[in-house]
Order: sequence, then C-alpha cells, then structure tokens
Amino acid sequence: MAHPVIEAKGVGLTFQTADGPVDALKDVDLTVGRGDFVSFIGPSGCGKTTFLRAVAALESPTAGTLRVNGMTPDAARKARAYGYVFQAPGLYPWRTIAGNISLPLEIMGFGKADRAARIARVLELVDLAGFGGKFPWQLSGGMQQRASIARALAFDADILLMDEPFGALDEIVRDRLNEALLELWKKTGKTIGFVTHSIPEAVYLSTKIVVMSPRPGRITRIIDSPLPPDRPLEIRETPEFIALAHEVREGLREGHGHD
Ligand SMILES: Nc1ncnc2c1ncn2[C@@H]1O[C@H](COP(=O)(O)OP(=O)(O)OP(=O)(O)O)[C@@H](O)[C@H]1O
Repeated sequence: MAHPVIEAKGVGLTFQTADGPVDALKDVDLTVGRGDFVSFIGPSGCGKTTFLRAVAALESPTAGTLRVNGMTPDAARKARAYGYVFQAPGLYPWRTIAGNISLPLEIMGFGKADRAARIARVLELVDLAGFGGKFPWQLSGGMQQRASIARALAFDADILLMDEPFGALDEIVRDRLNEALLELWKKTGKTIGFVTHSIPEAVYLSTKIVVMSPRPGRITRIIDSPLPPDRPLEIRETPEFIALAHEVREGLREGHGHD
C-alpha cells in the first residue's frame, strides 16, 4: 500500500527557552493522504506553524514519529518532497519574477534550458505568464504571492506547504487567490498543507480541516469535508458550507474550554 504523504504519531515538540520549556505541540496524530488539501486552523500559538515547519524539517519533534512520504522529514527534504510558501512573498527585489523563481532551481543545479521551461510552466499555472521580466515591486501584493507560489512549485515537489499565504491580503484579492489555488490544486494533484486563521478560507479550500488549540498545541478535531471538489465561491452560501463552518467554530470553542 502507498505511504500516507504525512503521518504523525504522538508528535510532540517542546522548545527550551530562557523562561523554561514551551510545549508547542503535544500528542499530535494525523494522517494526510496523497492529493489531500489539509488546512490547520486555530488561535495564535497553537502550533500550526511549528507543525508545518516540522513536516518541512525546519524543526525537530521531541516526541513521537513524523514521516513524510514514508521517510523522515529530513530525508524527504533532501528528496525535494516539498515547496514552502510563507506569509510574506519574500521575493528578492533586485531579481525579476523569473529570476526569483529561478534561484532555488539554480541552487539545486538545474540547467538553463530546464530552468526556463519550468519558469514558463509555473508562471502559466499561477496565471502570471508574461510577468517573468517584471520586478516584484511592479506587481500587486496578490500577484507577488502568486509568484512565490510559482517559485515553490518550480521544482515539482509533490507537497506544497503554505503558512498563511494570503493573511496579509484584502478580502477580494484573497477570494480570487483562493479560487486560483483550488484550480491549481485540482490541475496538479499536489498535496497541500495550509495554515490559516480564517474559517471560511479553511472550509472553502480543504478536503480535511485540522482544528487545533493552544497550551499545549493539540488537535481537537479532524473534519473530513463532504463538499465536492468543484467549488464556485457561491458554495459559501450553501447550507452544507455553513454547517461545516459551524462545526469548525465548535471545534475552536472546545479548544478554548481547556484554557
Ligand atoms: N523557536 C521558538 N522558540 C521558542 N518558542 C517557540 C519557537 N517557535 C514557536 N514557539 C512557541 O511555540 C508555540 C507555537 O507557536 P506557532 O508559531 O507554531 O503557533 P501558531 O499556531 O503558528 O501561531 P500564529 O497563528 O500566531 O502563527 C507558541 O507558544 C510560540 O511562542
């Protein structure tokens, strides 16, 4: 049987700080299958970013086991299993959009022609064909974030980890990017891990919603979405959508009960 893409069993992560230990994650059990779109939602400090960083081998769990494509996160990173998109686009201002997308490919040793083909393909995927020669400051915030998604897609990782990528954008731009991301997910079949503070965003995008609570960061609910993969924005007004949003809100409330 194929490995789950992400498998966490009893994962804990405690940071040692000057003020004593901080339990960022405790007893996290989660299985994410190929092609899942999984959102992590919860109040500030519940460990969403820490979990994503642990999957990306940027932090090491201090308890339990975490596997990515059946490997340790470190081995998965070396096998280029994932691309990472941060809250801020993080584009270098002195490089063009194409130059920014090219940078990780250059570091990984892709040849010039291969890089050019990949850059053209991902710009097309995020609807930025024709913008490769522009500098980041010539693009809107939403376009910059699409460029950073293109950069994360360029080396064809099959997992895309996104940490509140649209948190800083206004609602209309965010709606458009949510639609575009869903299209991209359907087109590419990537497995996506997505951190958000927004209930509608989590419900609109996900096949699986992971509700977390802080102190220590735990999973309070895992909700498998009954919504169909085809989701026009208007789906947000349907009773199914509203019921799901309600379930997420309840999960968030439950988490607070432990404070
Ligand atoms: N490098 C670190 N050293 C010490 N403590 C840390 C470190 N990184 C995170 N923490 C602590 O771990 C807990 C979880 O943090 P994390 O950033 O994962 O939460 P989050 O749910 O992503 O929050 P937010 O929604 O605000 O981004 C917090 O209490 C945070 O202060």
